[in-house]
Amino acid sequence: MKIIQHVHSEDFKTYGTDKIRERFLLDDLKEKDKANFVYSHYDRMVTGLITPTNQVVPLGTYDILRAEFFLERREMGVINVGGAGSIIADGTTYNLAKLDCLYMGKGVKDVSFSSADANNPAVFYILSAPAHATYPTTYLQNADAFSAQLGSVETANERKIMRYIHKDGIQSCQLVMGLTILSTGSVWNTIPPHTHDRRMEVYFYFDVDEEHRVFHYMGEPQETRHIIVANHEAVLSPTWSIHAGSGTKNYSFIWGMAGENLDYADMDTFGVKELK
Ligand SMILES: O=C[C@H](O)[C@@H](O)CC(=O)C(=O)O
Ligand SMILES: [Zn+2]
Repeated sequence: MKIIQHVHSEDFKTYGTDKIRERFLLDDLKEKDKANFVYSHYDRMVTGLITPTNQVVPLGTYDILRAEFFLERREMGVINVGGAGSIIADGTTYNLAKLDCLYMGKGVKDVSFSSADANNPAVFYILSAPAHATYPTTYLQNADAFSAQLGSVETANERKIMRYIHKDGIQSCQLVMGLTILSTGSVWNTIPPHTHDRRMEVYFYFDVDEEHRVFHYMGEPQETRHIIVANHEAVLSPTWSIHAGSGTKNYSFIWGMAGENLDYADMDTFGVKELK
């Protein structure tokens, strides 16, 4: 499993494109029939992607976890952004259509992932954080998730936000997870942007058309940089960084956090005029 260390906000100011991409962009997650994970030291968040085609892909364990099985001391949230698929967790099968979510609590031992149709494979996006208590494994259909409409056509940021794992949704130790879908013609996410010193965040972009890209903005509000991302790529957002983006076409993304609290609304927002 690849490991990514912390970056200090002062050091970040001297970074060029390559170094920014190396330290924050997760662009090699997608691989057929293989589980790919990246371990970041930001709240020890593990980010992964599993795209099963003809094979069932088991959740293994890794040296860095020093655990007999992946979820021995961890919890995990999974959202499917591809075709229909299934997850078997300790003998129970959960069928996930596109945008459905499964939370697995600390202690779940045997986990495997598969697709219903190899030609339209499931794409399981995974976040996992350390957990010190067990919350029940919970399946949530997209239609049953809390949703809110935000933004406007006028400001090109009309979007639907769906919250799955959070204080008032699926219960967890520290994982918070949901997704945002931009309407046709809207391209801006999370404007005005914010930071939250209490939680790190990961953005995973999906439904980005092949010939399009999203400009993801990061850095301290008065010292921003951008990373250009393609479909199924993720960006780590340290606590000192804003996270926002604009695309050459509308797109969707999964946001996920871990840290001090589970309060989605605990954000320090910055007006557009404050940004540099
Ligand atoms: O802390 C919360 C996250 O940054 C996102 O939920 C914000 C977002 O999806 C949006 O406004 O479009
Ligand atoms: Zn945020």
